[in-house]
Amino acid sequence: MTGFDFGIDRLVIGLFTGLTYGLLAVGLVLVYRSSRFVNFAHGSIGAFGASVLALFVADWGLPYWASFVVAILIAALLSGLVEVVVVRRLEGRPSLVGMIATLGLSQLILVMSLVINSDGVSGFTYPKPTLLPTFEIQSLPIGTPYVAMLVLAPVLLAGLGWFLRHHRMGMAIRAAADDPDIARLEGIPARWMATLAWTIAGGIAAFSAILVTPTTAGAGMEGLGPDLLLKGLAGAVIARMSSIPIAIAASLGIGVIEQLLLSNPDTRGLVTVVIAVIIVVALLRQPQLGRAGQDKGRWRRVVLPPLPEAYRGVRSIVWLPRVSVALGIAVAVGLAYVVSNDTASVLTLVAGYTLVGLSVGLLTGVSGQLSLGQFAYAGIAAAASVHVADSTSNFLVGLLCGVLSAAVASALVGIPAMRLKGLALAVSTLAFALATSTWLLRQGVFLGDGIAPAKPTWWDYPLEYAVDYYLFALLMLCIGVWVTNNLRHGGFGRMVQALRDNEHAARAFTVPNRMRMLQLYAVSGGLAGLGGIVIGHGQSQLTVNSFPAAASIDVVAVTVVGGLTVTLGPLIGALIIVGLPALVGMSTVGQAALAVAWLLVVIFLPDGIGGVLVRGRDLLYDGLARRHGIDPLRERHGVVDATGHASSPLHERPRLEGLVPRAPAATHGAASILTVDGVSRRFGGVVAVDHVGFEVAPGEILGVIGPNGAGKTTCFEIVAGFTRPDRGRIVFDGIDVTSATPEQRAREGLVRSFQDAALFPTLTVHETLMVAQERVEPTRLWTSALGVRSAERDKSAAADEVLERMRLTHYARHAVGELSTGTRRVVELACLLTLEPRVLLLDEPSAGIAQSESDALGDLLLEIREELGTTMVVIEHDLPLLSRLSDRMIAMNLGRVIATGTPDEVRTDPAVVTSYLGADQAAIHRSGLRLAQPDGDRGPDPLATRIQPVTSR
Ligand SMILES: Nc1ncnc2c1ncn2[C@@H]1O[C@H](COP(=O)(O)OP(=O)(O)OP(=O)(O)O)[C@@H](O)[C@H]1O
Repeated sequence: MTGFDFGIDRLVIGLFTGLTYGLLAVGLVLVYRSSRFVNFAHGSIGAFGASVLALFVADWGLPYWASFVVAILIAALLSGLVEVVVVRRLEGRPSLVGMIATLGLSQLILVMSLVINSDGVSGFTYPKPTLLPTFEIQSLPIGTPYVAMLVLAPVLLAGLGWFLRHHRMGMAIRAAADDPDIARLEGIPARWMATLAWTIAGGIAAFSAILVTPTTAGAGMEGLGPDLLLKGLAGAVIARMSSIPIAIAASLGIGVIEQLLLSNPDTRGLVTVVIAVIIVVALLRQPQLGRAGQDKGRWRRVVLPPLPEAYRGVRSIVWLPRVSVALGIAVAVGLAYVVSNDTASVLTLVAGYTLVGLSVGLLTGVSGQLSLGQFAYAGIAAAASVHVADSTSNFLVGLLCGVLSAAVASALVGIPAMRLKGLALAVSTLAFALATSTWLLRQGVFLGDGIAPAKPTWWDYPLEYAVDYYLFALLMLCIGVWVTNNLRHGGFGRMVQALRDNEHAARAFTVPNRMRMLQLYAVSGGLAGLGGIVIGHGQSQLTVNSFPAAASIDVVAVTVVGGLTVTLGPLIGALIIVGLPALVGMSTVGQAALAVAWLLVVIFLPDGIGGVLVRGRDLLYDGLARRHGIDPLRERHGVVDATGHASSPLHERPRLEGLVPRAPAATHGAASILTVDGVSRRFGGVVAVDHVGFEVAPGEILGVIGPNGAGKTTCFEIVAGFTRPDRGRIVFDGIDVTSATPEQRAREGLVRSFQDAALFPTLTVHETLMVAQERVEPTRLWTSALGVRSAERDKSAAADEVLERMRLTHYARHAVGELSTGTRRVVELACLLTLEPRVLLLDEPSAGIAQSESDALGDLLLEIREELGTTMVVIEHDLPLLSRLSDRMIAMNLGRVIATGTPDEVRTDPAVVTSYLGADQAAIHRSGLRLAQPDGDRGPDPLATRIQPVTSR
């Protein structure tokens, strides 16, 4: 191969670096499997171990190998301690919070390392392993650190592999990582196994750092920089965050590929790009990884619920926020006239970070997805803006092009991650951030070796001085905050939050998930781009160093510390994390204090500092309201008196007439409005649905029964479009909809409910009803961004009306997650009616509700058919209820339709009875049940009660 110079010396270096990446990958995998997040403190823990060794050997003169073992043990203990003291406290919170905590920890541990290794022993002065031979390969000296790594690392990894596979404790670690609940049932202390996994990972990190530090010429102790992190993650992702041997093999390959690329001057800069491509390809080949990384932690509400209506009558509550905003802006503008240019530069940087942080707040706060690459978009926007402003001599055109280019880049990067979510977006955006800063921005069309940005002008007055430019930054910040606030509190934010809470339910409500995600990526990219433009044009020389990949990680911390749930959170975070150290100059102690404060905020203040301020504001408003005779508890939570509405809304006879237009009968003249034609679906070896076919006539109610696992829900999933059939067709009102998405089907009027009726736990009932109106009036991004309120007002009024008619008004301000199952089911029904369905697919509508409610539910469903003409297919285990509802019934077992006919015919069908009881005739006999006799003597109806599936033993 021309240009590549690859000899045995490069191979040795490749294997050495590959082994270090492999050790890193193993540490990341161990922690990820136990705690489900990427540990950013992994590198710092290694650096800490390396500092301890430097202290023992260089300062105290202790023997190398004894110190080696003890230093590794100390780092391992520190890592275990981190799990016990920090990680455990975050249980049940989104895994993102764990990552952020380890970012703070990383800073703290690094500061501790610097204190221990106060002489700064590193690079070639760092102690090397003793008692080992050295030699040369093709004039490359192979020192003792290389020998130790190449000899000891395989031994360590083989030992670890044996331990995890064959030792009781190792097996317990794996069992606890796979499923902590099952492990606990088997008597394994799952929590302590996680601690053990962290401890081992910490030891591995120290082992690697101690042997790598003497080979890195002059490099200081550093934590897990994004570059090294990415290389470790590449191996870990290829190994699906689970297989240790694959992680090592992949890392060795990456080490060798890296050396190969470095050996050719033409490809030297492409290392990160190649690794980024490897990562994205690896991710796309394993969508289950993305899903595994999806956050199961408890989400918090994205925006605090709007102020109660009654508060709007209190003048001080109406004026206070307006006055505060005006005062805040006045002070910020006033600063320009009193601060020095240096301070103004820092404030500009704070504004830039805040804008990038707003994009994180939108992406991570509202949609729950972590991006570690927002500064890449900032860099792209700054470069585009500077070039376009230069060539057109128009700053505004440059600015708009910059924002647009960042929006496009962000949407493009989001596309592959869209299917995967969870860890996938974090990893691919980190890869993109590094590829951008090490290669893309270095290209001549972007920043090359550096460009001089033009300054904006204000009526011909160029904003050259930092104090003047700061005013421009402030203006951009105000625009960014305004738009973000509109998006978060308007229809767009509500929809994205619904997608985050429950994507399937949102899609069943016609929310097009992909299009909305794409819009979200674009908007957040655009905001980050605006931040980049503010930072970029503020500098005299713009280089790639202006947008380091590490800043993308810092800005996440900025946003979390400030508060993900508060629009202005990033401003608070940026003032503390970016502004404060730059303005007052931080000593080591100061940095440590800041890192500790950061950790404390992440652990103890789930809504960040902004959340505390908002709670303070709410207390103040409540106090003001009380002085006007308003009861805050009642207004905020809709608490009613004992005689009020404690009973189920089902008992209060909802009013349906004229609620929505009556569903037309089949518009294509067909006798059936829904045809399921020979549909089959298998999952691995299980045939869930096997050649199922049935028809539903307009206005009919078709009941579906069958024991657990019969394939009823899978059949519904196929009809509603959530699962693709392997074979067969779905025809809705004469049109083949087999390849239509769930949201397209719902838009046509084929609407489903879910067995758990989970809806959107963090939205209020009123907001949920507004999401359901997406079918009739889809939210537009632009009107939402510009805060146009007319559509929102209409939706709100319509939601109020539906709530009133369904007797749900008293729950309007309750979060859906707080409701009883029965009430949640009524809310779900209210939403489904809002969608104006023609065919309703109801999956166990009576599950989890009391018997008395179940009767009322039956009345309601019949009334819906009566008043609105809705066709229904109902899966139900409550046979009396279903018999009352259904015109016809089908029974399923083992994926097949085994009986069809009137309710009476089906529930006395011998095959149906046997399917519920198992095929054991003796069991049927023993149970005293009798099947329908030819002479009509039915005996006690075997299925006349709520069916509890019986397993034959
Ligand atoms: N996504 C999936 N992956 C693997 N197997 C699945 C999947 N979905 C369903 N199955 C299997 O298909 C079979 C049918 O399940 P399904 O949920 O459709 O039954 P059901 O009749 O709705 O049962 P239930 O009354 O308990 O809801 C079961 O054996 C189930 O384990």
